[in-house]
Amino acid sequence: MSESYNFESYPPLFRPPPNIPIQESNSSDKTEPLLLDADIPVIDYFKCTATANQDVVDDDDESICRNLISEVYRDWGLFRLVNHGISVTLLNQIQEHAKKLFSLPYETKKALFSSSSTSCSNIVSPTPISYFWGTPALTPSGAALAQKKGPQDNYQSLQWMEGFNISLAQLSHLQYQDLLLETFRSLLEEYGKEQGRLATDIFKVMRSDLKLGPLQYQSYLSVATGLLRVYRYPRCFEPERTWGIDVHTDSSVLSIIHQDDVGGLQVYKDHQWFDVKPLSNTLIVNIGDMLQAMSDDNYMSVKHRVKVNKHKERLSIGYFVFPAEDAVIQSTKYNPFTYADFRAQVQHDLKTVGLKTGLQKFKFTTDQSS
Ligand SMILES: O=C(O)CCC(=O)C(=O)O
Ligand SMILES: [Fe+2]
Repeated sequence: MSESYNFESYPPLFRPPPNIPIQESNSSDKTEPLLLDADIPVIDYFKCTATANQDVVDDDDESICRNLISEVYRDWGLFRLVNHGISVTLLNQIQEHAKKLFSLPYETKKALFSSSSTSCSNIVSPTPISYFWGTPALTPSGAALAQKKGPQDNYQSLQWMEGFNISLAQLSHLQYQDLLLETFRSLLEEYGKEQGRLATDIFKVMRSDLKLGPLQYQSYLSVATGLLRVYRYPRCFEPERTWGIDVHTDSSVLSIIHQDDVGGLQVYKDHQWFDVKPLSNTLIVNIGDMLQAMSDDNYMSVKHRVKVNKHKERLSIGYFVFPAEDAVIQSTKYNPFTYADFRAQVQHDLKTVGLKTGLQKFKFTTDQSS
């Protein structure tokens, strides 16, 4: 059965030109190259963290788990998390509500979730929920960042997605009169707490591998900084000309992705791109740039991207967690810096060069001219 699509809900630049025949979603697209599915290592959350949370632990269990995570992070930069304890009902409800909200007319979404992009002071408090499209690069307030355009045409520099950016710290102060919005808000709040639990526990398992002292351990991962991004990747009529999200690494400590069954996420490993197969009820946990620096480059933030689809829309939800605002990251490979310094540098690079240089700018080098 073919789904009906509501192109009025797409940002105008994503709508198909009127003369293009619309292929239905069950037709096959022979032009899309197929990549190998990445055989991503699987970690059982419950087994791993139950040991880390007990007073009396079985040393063997704990070290097996820690070694597994650090080996996986060294080799892959990501793993698949199973047995994570988030209910399937919650995952399905979020997806269902997100679908409903994304299918509202584009103008309505813009009006409902406009971000306050201006601020009278230097302290920018993020809008609890903002709507964006065409780029995942946002200012701290949640508005799309104006980036320098590369040599490509407009079409190629557009990233084919729209999303809601959710600041978890602000979410509990918000209440909507509208039932759909209020239910979505409270589902996200619950999901955000669950993600905070997962990130905290995973970080705890890695603590000794990272050789963190008590202060660093407390400030290097701050659940108060947590963000959610709910994405819809609209159907794209010329998928070979653009990306849902172009190749990048995440700036976070950890990112946790839940994707629907459409597929499209790809990771780079050993000079090759792999598809990350959508498997229901599993989460993908990525290393971000902050964790790379904290680990003295023992773990590397993973390069990934999202492919667009000609026939189907794709939904995903990402959780991103960062160090505390004032935490100074000490590393043998980088000059000391805070996440705020890093974010400011990334925003500057995107505005001026159009590309994220990332950790390279913070690299410790005796030759300061390079
Ligand atoms: O949609 C996805 O699967 C990944 C999103 C992503 O990479 C990001 O938001 O940084
Ligand atoms: Fe990402």
